Amino acid sequence: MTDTTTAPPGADSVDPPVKAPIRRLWGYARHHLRLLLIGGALSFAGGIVGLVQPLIAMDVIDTLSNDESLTRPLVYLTAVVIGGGALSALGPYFMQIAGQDVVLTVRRQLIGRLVRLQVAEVDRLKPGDLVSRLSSDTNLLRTVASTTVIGGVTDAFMILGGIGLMAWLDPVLFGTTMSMVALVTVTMLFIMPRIQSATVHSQKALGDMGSLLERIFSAFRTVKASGAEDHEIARLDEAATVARDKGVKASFWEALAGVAAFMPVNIAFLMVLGVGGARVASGAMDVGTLIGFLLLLFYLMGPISGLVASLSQLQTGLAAIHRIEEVANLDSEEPVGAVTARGGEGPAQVVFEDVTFRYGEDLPYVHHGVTFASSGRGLTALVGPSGAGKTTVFSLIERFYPATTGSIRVDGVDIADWPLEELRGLIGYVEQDAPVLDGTLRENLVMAAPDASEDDIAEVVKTARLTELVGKLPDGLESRIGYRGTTLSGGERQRVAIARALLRKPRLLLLDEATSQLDAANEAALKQVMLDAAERTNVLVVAHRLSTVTSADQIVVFDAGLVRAVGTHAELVAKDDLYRDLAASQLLTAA
Ligand SMILES: Nc1ncnc2c1ncn2[C@@H]1O[C@H](COP(=O)(O)OP(=O)(O)OP(=O)(O)O)[C@@H](O)[C@H]1O
Repeated sequence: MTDTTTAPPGADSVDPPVKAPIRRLWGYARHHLRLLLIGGALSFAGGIVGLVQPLIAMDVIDTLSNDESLTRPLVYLTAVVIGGGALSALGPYFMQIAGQDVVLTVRRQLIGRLVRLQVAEVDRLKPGDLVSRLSSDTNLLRTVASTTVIGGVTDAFMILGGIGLMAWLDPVLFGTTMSMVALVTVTMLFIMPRIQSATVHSQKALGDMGSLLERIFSAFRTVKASGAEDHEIARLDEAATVARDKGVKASFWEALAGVAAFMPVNIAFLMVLGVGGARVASGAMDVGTLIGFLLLLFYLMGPISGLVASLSQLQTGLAAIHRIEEVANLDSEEPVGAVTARGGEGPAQVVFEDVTFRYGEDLPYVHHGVTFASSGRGLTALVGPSGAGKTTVFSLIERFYPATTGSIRVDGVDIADWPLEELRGLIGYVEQDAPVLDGTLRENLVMAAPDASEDDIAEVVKTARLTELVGKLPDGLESRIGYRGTTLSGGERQRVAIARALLRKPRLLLLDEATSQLDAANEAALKQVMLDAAERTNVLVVAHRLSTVTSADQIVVFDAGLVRAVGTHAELVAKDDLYRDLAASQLLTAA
């Protein structure tokens, strides 16, 4: 469900860093803990074996100087070199596998979410930004979920061990060092949230750039025909520059974190030297302890900068989780699989009763109390001026949006009470625009009816007048038809969409502007297809061209979100002014 405290994707404001992402990161990583631990253990073993190597080298030298056989130490040395190398390679490899597995887990969850988002959510989102969240943001988790956590924990243990030793060696120098450790801690508390926030902004800028690119490709021909390339390039360039600037800002904080860790340790080094020197001079401490303390401090520099780097990386991961979680918190629908018509048999009845609806709380009402019924087999045409709310009727029947008030019933049951899968399973829907997806013609036809037989496919190809198209395409049904079906004509796209809807053997067929892009011959043929379908099922068609629906069983005239008249063509010409005007303007009858 929507979390109103979370900024929607694409929104300009970004929430301040929150603690929840750490829990989420753990939630993702814990399923892959075994691999992570194996990887960590192998890396650790590699490190230990690396430490043994100098000892064996010493053994080789001793053996040489004692004039003994070199076989044993050389075998050890070879085993240590090969074993150490293998362990050092396998450790990170296993951790990277765990990292990729974490990314896969997150992507699977996100894909499920994205595809099931409610239509209303997608209306206000930018697809390019969502793509960026799925690809780029999830990728940021890879390192964080693998090497960062293990490395950070190892470094933290080493630092704690070193600090314990320092306290044991000399409490005064320990206190001196701790003042600097406190300084590092406070500085990190200040810097780390800024790294996270800067990374969120940087990732958002990447998302914005993706959105702009997606926007261009979704209307590529229009951009070219409008000569808008330069303008669009400038916008993309600006977005790329913003992404660069935001990236630089994140790098600035990361660099500052490195310095802020390094400097206090160096200062601590000098302070220990000063205070320790004075204590040695006063006899309060021996030189050996001072040297041991200094060596310890020197040794800790590595783990400290390692820990700070891990914490910085962790912030980028948390930023990614922040953006991923924003999507996970959007409203989604109940799962709907690839469904075919089920439920009852025969044509489905549809009743609208006093339905009001608006697309958003801040938007005007589109339906002001729509009432009509389409009671089973036959053809019902929805006509009326542009923007009157005809397409919205279909969106409500499909439950893309919930009606604000009133009731919509299918087969006498309120659609809110239908399992979504079953409701959509009985409907065949031909959208107004872009009804074809990238892929082959066959994939497009069977996407709503994956189990359709070859005979069924052949039948709808014939019914939707696609035989000629299939014949001329190089690979017939297996031919790719391009992004949004760009290799097809507008009429061909619509016929493919109609064939797809018919293949589902729907109990209710919704055709939106189904004949608007057809030539006269095909329009007449499809009018016949509609009438044929109406013999078997309930067909609702939104039509601008009245010629295609004059023989409809009933025509519902919409005007400004209300049904103003219902009747046959002849009845409406006789009784309804608006319909008569529409008919007259399309030369069907004298005004
Ligand atoms: N997703 C949406 N978000 C906000 N408003 C929308 C949305 N879809 C449609 N509208 C608005 O709702 C109103 C009715 O739209 P609808 O598409 O139902 O009209 P229509 O009668 O089918 O028009 P046309 O004949 O031009 O297709 C229009 O004013 C439109 O701007």
